[in-house]
Amino acid sequence: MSTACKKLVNTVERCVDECLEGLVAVNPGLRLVEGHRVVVRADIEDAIASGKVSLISGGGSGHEPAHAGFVGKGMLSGSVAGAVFTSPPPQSILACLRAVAKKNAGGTVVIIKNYTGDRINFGLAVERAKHEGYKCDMVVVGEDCALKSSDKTAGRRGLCGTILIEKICGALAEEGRTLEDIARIAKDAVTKMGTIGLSLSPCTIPGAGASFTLGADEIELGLGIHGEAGVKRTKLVTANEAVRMMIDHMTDPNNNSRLQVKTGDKVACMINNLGGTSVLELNIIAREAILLLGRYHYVNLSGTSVLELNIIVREAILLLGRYHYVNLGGTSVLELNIIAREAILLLGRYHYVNVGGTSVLELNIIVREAILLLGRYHYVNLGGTSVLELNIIAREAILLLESRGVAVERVYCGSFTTSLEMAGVSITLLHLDDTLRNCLDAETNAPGWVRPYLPSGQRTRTTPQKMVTEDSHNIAKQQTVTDTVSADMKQQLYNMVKTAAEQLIASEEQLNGLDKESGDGDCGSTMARGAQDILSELKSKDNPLPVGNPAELAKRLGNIAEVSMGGSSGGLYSLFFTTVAGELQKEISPSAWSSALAAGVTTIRKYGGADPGDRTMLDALYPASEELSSCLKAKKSPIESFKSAVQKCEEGAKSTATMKARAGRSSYVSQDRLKNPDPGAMAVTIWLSAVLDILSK
Ligand SMILES: Nc1ncnc2c1ncn2[C@@H]1O[C@H](COP(=O)(O)OP(=O)(O)O)[C@@H](O)[C@H]1O
Ligand SMILES: O=C[C@H](O)COP(=O)(O)O
Ligand SMILES: [Mg+2]
Ligand SMILES: [Mn+2]
Repeated sequence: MSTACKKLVNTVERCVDECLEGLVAVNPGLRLVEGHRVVVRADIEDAIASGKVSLISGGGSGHEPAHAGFVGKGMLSGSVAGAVFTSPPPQSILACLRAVAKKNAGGTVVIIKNYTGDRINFGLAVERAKHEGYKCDMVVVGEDCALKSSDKTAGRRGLCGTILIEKICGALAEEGRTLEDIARIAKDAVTKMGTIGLSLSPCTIPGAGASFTLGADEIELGLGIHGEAGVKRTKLVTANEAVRMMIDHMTDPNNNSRLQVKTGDKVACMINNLGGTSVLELNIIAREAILLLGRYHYVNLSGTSVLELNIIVREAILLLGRYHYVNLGGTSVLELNIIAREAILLLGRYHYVNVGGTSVLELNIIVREAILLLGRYHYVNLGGTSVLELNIIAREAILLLESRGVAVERVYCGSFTTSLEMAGVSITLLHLDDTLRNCLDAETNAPGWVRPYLPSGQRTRTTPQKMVTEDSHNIAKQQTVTDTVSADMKQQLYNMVKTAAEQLIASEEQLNGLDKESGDGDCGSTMARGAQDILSELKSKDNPLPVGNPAELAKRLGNIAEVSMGGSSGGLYSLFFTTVAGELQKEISPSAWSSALAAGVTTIRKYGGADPGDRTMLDALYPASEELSSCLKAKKSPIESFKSAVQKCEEGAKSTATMKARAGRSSYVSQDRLKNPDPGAMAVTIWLSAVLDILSK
């Protein structure tokens, strides 16, 4: 493991699997579906039998506790995880849908964040599920307030607000509401929500370096949760100024993705740790946000200076914060405002005349209570170690202790005593007897106590069980495929597939580097993952890729893209090869290859919504396809035509360096920061040139 990426994992390939195994080991209310990165409620059979609507969510990993950590009664029925920052493959999403739905009458709501990869992969799975007779609807969350301009982009990104939607849908499902009701309320809630991020440091994908660099005294506003660039960099400011910057940006009338907030509005405010913020800072940010938002509620009382007013407002809000929560909405705005006024007057009077009726001691206690009370509802409590690593450590500790014959009866995993944002862990062991065990199991309201999720009535941790479903064993069916091409061409196709895959594997770092600038840094790994599987299936003894039958070959390549890649590339290549396969069934001739390529390009445009010129892989594929077709029409030789097409492909890919991005992740990055070509377009030149190399031999 490179030192550029200092993390507590075993291997990059297995880190997500081991994280999920750790999560399930610590939480007996969860089950892993064997063969997939799918987590479901342990009591899923009962939940299905109840006929209530089931809920699933998912996406790339690296956002823990999202989403597997929100599986449980009252929230999700199941979750699907992809590789880090990479949307999961449709096959796993389908496995999750089948595991939580079993065609129950209620149906399933699928909640996703608005990313191209997730839209395509979850979209494909939902379409398949509908064909199979499942009832489902998809809620796409896009609530990012970062982007000010109205230029064409991939749409607002889904961020932490997704967890609020999961909670809302979970409560509605538990109440027995219908799929239609839940989807409608959730879609409406998405429009009433906004999120803005602020970062002090980059994140690091396991196995790769930092996603971007930020000066020691710099902060970045409006970044994404995959290390995507934000909208503005500034010098480090105070917590107070930072919160003002965030909320001002979020509510700015000139911001096209703003959330309007006005006096009298009631809001829930979620302060989310992006992973390495200390709890000390988190509480300060919570306080600042409450104070700032509270200002919207109160008007100046004549004769009071702004300074005094701010002090009073702060005290009143802290005090009232408690009433808000105790009253739980039963108090009208009118009454609340009267109470606010009374409290301000009361507190203000003490301040001005210095009577000291409320002691500093009491005030501090109230402040503390208010923060604790608010904190309990709002915080995602993380430390400087990612939750991904924490779960892996939990799994390792359990495995090791159990291998030594120690019964691990209770496991707690979370942030309990931090060292600010230090990346690191400690392990504590306590010998248990009945008294101590009962004490640990006793209920507490303390916000810091992270309790494993146990289904009602269950008191003990059981060895994690994996659930085997019919989707657990996805063995490609062996078929006898008849060759439709000559032995020479068969050998040539074998060489093409092999060289293209090898070249993609060799370019992993280069493509990841390009994707760090314009996206989330995983394009090379996603392509390499697919290429590895292509190589192993090419050389497989039992069921090798049918290189003698181009249509069947394209079908299998599409299947590999679907099963093992994930991300936008996985979904788009799977659609591409599936279309190509259909076209190649008709005939095998230079013009048939050319029409197949053109049809594949059309499918990418149809499902991805991008056009040539939008700075995507299409800017390499489309000119290549056009050139191939026009050269063949002009009666150039197939080899010359292909050479010319590859040249156009390379020129097209290079030209993306100066293009404005209007699709995919790069559409969020400001143009002055996009200096290199698009990774997806470069990937196309790599495999297409490899094909040309073999063809020219
Ligand atoms: N809507 C789209 N249509 C065509 N290609 C797209 C689209 N969105 C993204 N891409 C391509 O996908 C590449 C990124 O691939 P990948 O890293 O797998 O995606 P992500 O991590 O954003 O899911 C981009 O460089 C771009 O070429
Ligand atoms: O975490 C990542 C998202 O869930 C999916 O992103 P993607 O478009 O990169 O696959
Ligand atoms: Mg990705
Ligand atoms: Mn990417």
